[in-house]
Amino acid sequence: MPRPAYTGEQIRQAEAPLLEAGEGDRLMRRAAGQLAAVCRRVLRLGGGTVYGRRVAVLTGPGNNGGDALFAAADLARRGAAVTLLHTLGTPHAAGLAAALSAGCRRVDIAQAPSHLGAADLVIDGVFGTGAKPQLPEDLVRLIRVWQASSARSEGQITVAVDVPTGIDASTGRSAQAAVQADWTVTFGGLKTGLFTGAGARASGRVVLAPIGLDFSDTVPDAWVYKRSDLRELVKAPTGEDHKYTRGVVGICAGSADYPGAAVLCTNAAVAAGAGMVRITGDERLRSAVTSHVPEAVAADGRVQVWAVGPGSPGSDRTEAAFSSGEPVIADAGALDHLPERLPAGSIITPHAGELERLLKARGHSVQRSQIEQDQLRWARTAARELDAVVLLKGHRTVIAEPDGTVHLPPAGSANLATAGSGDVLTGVLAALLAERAAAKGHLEPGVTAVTAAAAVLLHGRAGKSATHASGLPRAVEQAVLKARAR
Ligand SMILES: NC(=O)C1=CN([C@@H]2O[C@H](COP(=O)(O)OP(=O)(O)OC[C@H]3O[C@@H](n4cnc5c(N)ncnc54)[C@H](OP(=O)(O)O)[C@@H]3O)[C@@H](O)[C@H]2O)[C@@H](O)CC1
Ligand SMILES: Nc1ncnc2c1ncn2[C@@H]1O[C@H](COP(=O)(O)OP(=O)(O)O)[C@@H](O)[C@H]1O
Ligand SMILES: [K+]
Repeated sequence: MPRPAYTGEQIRQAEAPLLEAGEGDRLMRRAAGQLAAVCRRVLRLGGGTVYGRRVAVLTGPGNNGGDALFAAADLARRGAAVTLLHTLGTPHAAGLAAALSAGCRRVDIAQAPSHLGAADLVIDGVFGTGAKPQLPEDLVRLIRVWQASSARSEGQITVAVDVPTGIDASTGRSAQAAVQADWTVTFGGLKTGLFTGAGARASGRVVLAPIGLDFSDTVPDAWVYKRSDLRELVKAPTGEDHKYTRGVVGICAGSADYPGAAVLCTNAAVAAGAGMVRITGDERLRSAVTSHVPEAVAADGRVQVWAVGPGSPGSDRTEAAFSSGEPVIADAGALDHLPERLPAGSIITPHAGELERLLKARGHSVQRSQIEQDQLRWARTAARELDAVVLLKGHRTVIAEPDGTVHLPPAGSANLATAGSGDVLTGVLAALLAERAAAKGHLEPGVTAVTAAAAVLLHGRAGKSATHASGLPRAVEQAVLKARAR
């Protein structure tokens, strides 16, 4: 199931009672012990050893550096050749003493580039949750020179302590430069910023190291998904089911300029397992769709979720869907015709360019590039203002609820960067959402958002086995069957 993630501030609040109780040292030892264990594992990958390996440890002035220094001591005691590179301020005193007495060698920071280049393993302990946004210039230069260097030892691995330096733990934003880690060992709870924006690119594989923090009274800031979550998120029909209990989708898509959008969207809803898919539109459009998707129904009747807008500029049919009272998935053309209030359980699915237009129409001065750089902020802004779930599409897709909770599926296959693949996502989402609506009778934003994450996971997986949008529905069907079989 999805895992909760927290802001840096929430993590610090969860730490506070333990620090007040004098547990700070014990917490750091636990954190460092688990960090060292991951470093040892990483060094042993492919039959390697810890003994004799070159480890460079970058430290800053806070507890993040303390964690790194205690882990450095562990590695040195096991025979690694550990170099300490302190970047700024005063290093953590007890951590430094432990590292030096274990045999680590401190060298001047001016020599950092050659040590960083030659290391088998670099531990990034410069800043963690205490980071301020603007990095010192020397540090920016050092990170850039090291990470761009062609002299880096082959197979070098970087392990970030808690958060890669240069990444904001809460937002995933990076100011001028960020350490690009292969692994991030993060303490106490996952941080939202490791799974979105620059943070998702910089964190590599994230390992959660528990240190006994209590989040029972904390509402998670985000939910993080992994591919295997599909097993729990995709429901298999039971013997009791019939087509109406499995959800009826209504589709209002396609136009003379984009006739294929209606076919893609309908095909995808069918492939994702909708009980029935009704299509609307003029005679020509309907016969074009039914000739490609024979199970689509052109007759009017009850619909549990509407999918509106793919390849369609908005029409009376769009308005009828919005005023039906049933949840609506508003995509593409429908985004320019949103009503004052969307029906409960509805969701909008813009890409960054569409969200820019939508936000500008509501008085925000924001550019597409800003939205791409800070998906969380702008998806949340739109969800709050529209009081609806927002699915902001991209290489990584962000889903925001009106209360600010975000859902973060992993990146889908880049094969999806092709015209029409968004139309497929709308169809998949409509099928999954209609299934939930049929089962529950109504949709809360939380249910809509989790279902949207499931649709993104299915779509992302389908992208692996299709090169173009009309190949996606078949791949969606395969992914659904695989998830149901487990
Ligand atoms: N608390 C706990 O219980 C546990 C915490 N743990 C670990 O502690 C980490 C948090 O430690 P932390 O609070 O000391 O913050 P950290 O990230 O090391 O940096 C703070 C220092 O850096 C400085 N500084 C920051 N940004 C800067 C910038 N841009 N440019 C220049 N300076 C900058 C900042 O300066 P100041 O703001 O004071 O001016 C301050 O001196 C956490 O990520 C985890 O690894 C674990 O051991 C488990 C137990
Ligand atoms: N580089 C990429 N990596 C992963 N997914 C991508 C990438 N580019 C686009 N996508 C996904 O493909 C879909 C494209 O949707 P959209 O932009 O609406 O296209 P269209 O309108 O042509 O159907 C979205 O689901 C988006 O998340
Ligand atoms: K760090």
